[in-house]
Amino acid sequence: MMRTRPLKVALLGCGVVGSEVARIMTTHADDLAARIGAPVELAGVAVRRPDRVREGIDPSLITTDATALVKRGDIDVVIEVIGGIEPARALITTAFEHGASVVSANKALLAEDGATLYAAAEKHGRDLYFEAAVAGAIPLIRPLRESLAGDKVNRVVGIVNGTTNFILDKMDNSGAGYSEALDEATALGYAEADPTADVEGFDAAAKAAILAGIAFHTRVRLDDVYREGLTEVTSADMASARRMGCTVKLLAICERAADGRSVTARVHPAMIPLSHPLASVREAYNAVFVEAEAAGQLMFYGPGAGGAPTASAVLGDLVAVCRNKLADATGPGESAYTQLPVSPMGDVVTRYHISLDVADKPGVLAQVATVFAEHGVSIDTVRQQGRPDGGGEASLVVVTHRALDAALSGTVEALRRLDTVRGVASIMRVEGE
Ligand SMILES: NC(=O)C1=CN([C@@H]2O[C@H](COP(=O)(O)OP(=O)(O)OC[C@H]3O[C@@H](n4cnc5c(N)ncnc54)[C@H](O)[C@@H]3O)[C@@H](O)[C@H]2O)C=CC1
Ligand SMILES: N[C@@H](CC=O)C(=O)O
Ligand code: NA
Repeated sequence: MMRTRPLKVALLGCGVVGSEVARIMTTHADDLAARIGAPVELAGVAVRRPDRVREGIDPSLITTDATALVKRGDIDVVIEVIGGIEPARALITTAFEHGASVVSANKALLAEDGATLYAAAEKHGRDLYFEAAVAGAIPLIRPLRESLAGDKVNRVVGIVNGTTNFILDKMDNSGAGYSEALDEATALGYAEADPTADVEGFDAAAKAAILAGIAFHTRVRLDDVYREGLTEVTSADMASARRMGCTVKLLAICERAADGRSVTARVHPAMIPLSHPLASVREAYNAVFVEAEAAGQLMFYGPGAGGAPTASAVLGDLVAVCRNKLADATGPGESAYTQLPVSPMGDVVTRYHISLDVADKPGVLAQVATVFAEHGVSIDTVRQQGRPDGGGEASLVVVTHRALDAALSGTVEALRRLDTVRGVASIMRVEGE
């Protein structure tokens, strides 16, 4: 039976995501009420710029005092789509203290200090839901926290940042320049308020921390995640990838160690074969593979960024927490019981593509091969190419078999010390083979 008294929702932030949340709450009000079993009412919208015209939002709901809004006491659910660490963290914990459940899209905060948020939710018997925080519209958090709760996840790998995928796709397929592609991603509402978070890999690393924590039932923070962005990826790297039958993607990879005693989480550009399903993920789409012991391999794919797709995930969470509230129940909280440590990047085993500028003279190839062998890194292929401009130099592209990241770093350091190696033009990991 439908409850007539509405559940009250406070919206914090009315930017790209918040404005879409407000729009869908209004246009789908009847369906949401039917699915929840009670009407949901937008009871206040906290913004920073109150003078801005916000179509479809009653101006009397607008406030610049987010703290007063979450302290009102009559709010059932707070939706936090401001982003950043503070004041978002203080607003969320205050919301719990005043009896509200929280839906958030804030991966930066969850990866920085999820433990504080989970603890506050548990202390006050409220829900913390954040489907929108990882891979936008794609249902991924709920499948990991609920559907796969009876299985053992060993690996999560995928593309989790829409902006960087959009940039790489444009550079690779339409020849667009880096800045032009980033500007377009920003205009489309994919990029973070500070797009450095996207291009330097912080956003994907935050998502990797959240995914690894949930998948392996341990606590993983942003600082635990090895991170490289795509600012160092050159058009020469992309061309080299093409020659190998590969493309370049920014991947997030979370793995349980073979002995099960630790985990790793990393974000970096990688070459993947064009035949790999992740290679065909275009524009701002995301795709994530989850490998679980009993389920096998699952693939999640869809829009990973943008106002409406992200709002879809927020509203799904809103329905869930409202249903919980009416049932006087709460959904899953933090599950970190395994307390598995996060191993450093040096422990990761993968393949590498290394591009060297070397002296074009006899014996150089043998010298380089010896350095690889001395560090226990086995070479798969080598391609040497004289420079068209001559000058006694050549490019040497080495692709390795699987090797320890620490051994590869040692190899590169030793190569840099060789007189015949003029420079290390690029090092990129090769995944998905
Ligand atoms: N845009 C996207 O595709 C996605 C965004 N997210 C996350 O959603 C959150 C919001 O992102 P966007 O809407 O894209 O950002 P945005 O920058 O468009 O919107 C944030 C809004 O919050 C307002 N704001 C900042 N401080 C405030 C305060 N103290 N009180 C009231 N309002 C305040 C800003 O003026 C701005 O309008 C972030 O955590 C972001 O990481 C998550 C998934 C996808
Ligand atoms: N900036 C993010 C937005 C969604 O999380 C991205 O580009 O993926
Ligand atoms: Na999601």
